[in-house]
Amino acid sequence: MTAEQVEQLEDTEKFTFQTEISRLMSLIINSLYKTREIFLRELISNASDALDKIRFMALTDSSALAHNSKLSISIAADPESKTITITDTGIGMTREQLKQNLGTIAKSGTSEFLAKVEGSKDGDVNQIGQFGVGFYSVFLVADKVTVASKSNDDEDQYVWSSQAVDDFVIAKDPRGNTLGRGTQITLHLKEDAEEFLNENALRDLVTKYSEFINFPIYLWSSHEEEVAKEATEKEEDDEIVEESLEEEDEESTKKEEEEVEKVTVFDWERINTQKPIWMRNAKEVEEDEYVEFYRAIAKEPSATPISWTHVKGEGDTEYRSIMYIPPKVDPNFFQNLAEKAHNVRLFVKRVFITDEFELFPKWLSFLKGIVDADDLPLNVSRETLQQHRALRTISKHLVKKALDMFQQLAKDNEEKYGQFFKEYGSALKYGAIESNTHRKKIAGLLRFSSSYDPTSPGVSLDSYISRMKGSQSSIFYLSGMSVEEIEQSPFLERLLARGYEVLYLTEPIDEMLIQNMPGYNGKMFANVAKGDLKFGDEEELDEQLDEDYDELQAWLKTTLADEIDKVVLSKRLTTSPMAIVAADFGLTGHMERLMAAQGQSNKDRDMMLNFMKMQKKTLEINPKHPIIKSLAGRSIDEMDEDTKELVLVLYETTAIRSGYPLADINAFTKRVETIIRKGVGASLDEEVEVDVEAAPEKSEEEKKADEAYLEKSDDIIEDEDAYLHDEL
Ligand SMILES: Nc1ncnc2c1ncn2[C@@H]1O[C@H](COP(=O)(O)OP(=O)(O)OP(=O)(O)O)[C@@H](O)[C@H]1O
Repeated sequence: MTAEQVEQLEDTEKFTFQTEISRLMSLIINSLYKTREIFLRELISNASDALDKIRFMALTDSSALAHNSKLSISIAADPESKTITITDTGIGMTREQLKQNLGTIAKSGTSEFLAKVEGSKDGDVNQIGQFGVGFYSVFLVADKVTVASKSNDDEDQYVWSSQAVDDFVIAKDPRGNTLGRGTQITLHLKEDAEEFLNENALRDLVTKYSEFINFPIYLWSSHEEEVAKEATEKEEDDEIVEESLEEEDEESTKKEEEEVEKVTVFDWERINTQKPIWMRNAKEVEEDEYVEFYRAIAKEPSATPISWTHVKGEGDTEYRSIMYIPPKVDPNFFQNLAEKAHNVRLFVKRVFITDEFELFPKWLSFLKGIVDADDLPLNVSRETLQQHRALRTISKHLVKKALDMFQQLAKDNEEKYGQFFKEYGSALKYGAIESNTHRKKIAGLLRFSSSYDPTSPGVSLDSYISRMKGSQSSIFYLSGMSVEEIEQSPFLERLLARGYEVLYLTEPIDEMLIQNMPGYNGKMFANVAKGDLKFGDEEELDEQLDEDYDELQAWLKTTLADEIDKVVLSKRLTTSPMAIVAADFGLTGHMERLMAAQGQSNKDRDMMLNFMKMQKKTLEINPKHPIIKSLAGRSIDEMDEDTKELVLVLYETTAIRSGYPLADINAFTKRVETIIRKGVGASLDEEVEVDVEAAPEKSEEEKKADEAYLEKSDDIIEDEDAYLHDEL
């Protein structure tokens, strides 16, 4: 039926497309996107989803298949009417569902998809399926589309039709219930899309898009058959034979040939015959096939997964699974952790059950793939599924398999592993925090930047340990906002000068990671910005030196009493005069900044934070630095107000370099200004002469113009109020 015919029907009702859908349709209709064939992929995928739904329903409701027990998809092209028709015996749609699903309720992905396509140069429509608006891709090739559908929940079959971007119509199908159950979509092809009527081209496309569909797909196709000639033609032949009896011998073979003729016969041809890829032996599946399968299930048509694992679980629980590492982490991975991921499809004995379940712990929920379990009952309800013993066993097994896959990747292909870690490193760290069972294995998979190789985050804890110095018992690390910032830190000076390696932790999650993972393979982590740093081969500071600095240490302690509670001679510094070190239970400068950036207040956290902030810091001074030497050379009497001011400035700049926010920026800038005044010989107490003209008052005209404007905007606000009331 065409849209015009549907429009003429008596009970036809017209609806306007939801605005965003209308925009989407005009965008698709006018798109210059070349790979228009994807409409077929979307329609086959929708048909397969509809079949999955009715098959799932039939597991618990035996009457679900009463009107049509066949579960299949059939596709036919008709060159005469220039149409392609796709029919499925799936769940179908009621009149209301036709109205809502195909036009009035925009999916949440619609605007996202619009923005993506409108914003890109070539308007890549290919990803349409990811946004839940795949149906509308029909408008790439068709200008009129009719959908007939029959659901078990509606007595009648209805027909939906549209030939414009603004509206569509729905009517009771005058042909009656021709489908039994399911949906039939007829595309009236645009003139420039008639290439899709070509049978061979269509067969190639259907083959391409039906490979991973678990229902039979049939194509209405022609083949040549030899049949006996029609009676009339045969009689004529007989006459000829009679007339030329003498030629009988030589003609006899020809006669036999002529009695049959080749005719074109149409029939349904089954296109997809392969068993599901996960049921095949992994050795027999080609790499390309795995990639294509990923593209089909993830609806990412041109993506290539980083790696995959094909598992056959035997023994207690029999199942098959293929799990993929997607090429890119979902940018909202951490924000969406509270929600179900929908990344894994669960089948029970080849029947699709659901993708709304949790197979993996949150930190692994980025994996995409399928599981087909033999030991779950087919009629398992979605509610009890999660608690099922077999599913829990599969889940445990697959977590191990996933970790094996990561380990193998790290071993076989460093570059790919780097790509994987860049995308999923934070997720793994989260795993090391969350999972007591797998912490050690995950820790082995982590990679960091370090002073050994600051440019790439490729240092594993094992490789760090292999480079540790004699008697070094700790894994040294320092956190900061970036490698560049960390590299400037005074805390590194002595360690690096002595050849120790320091891990550079730049991600916010790193601090939490170390708190939850105090050591690795018997080596503890040591924050080089905190506490009393132990190298393992302590250089004893000479006692005399200690005595020489006693007085200065005491004076500094009193002068800076609000900030610090200890002054020690540093083992960390070589070139800087001093550094501020957090107490073991205190906050490093980096942590203070991180906590401040977290915003949202939380009572328990705030109490803990305050406790940590209140832990006073230690000031380390470098006995070899000229400034410290000179200060130590003075007697207490020589420590006048000027010296105190200078030491305060020195302390404040040290705080900045040690990563702490300044407590009083104004006081700091004032001190610096005083030093500069002294340096350039300016008076210390001369104030700046303020000599400026006051801004002019408003003229009478300007006042009037402003009043007029204000009155006008009051009217607008009143109008809007009235409008809002109307709306309500
Ligand atoms: N053949 C069909 N049988 C039953 N319902 C269908 C069929 N095709 C589409 N629908 C309904 O129309 C809705 C919209 O389809 P559309 O293709 O735009 O989005 P989707 O199927 O949800 O997502 P995707 O774009 O990923 O396929 C579907 O969610 C489904 O409810």
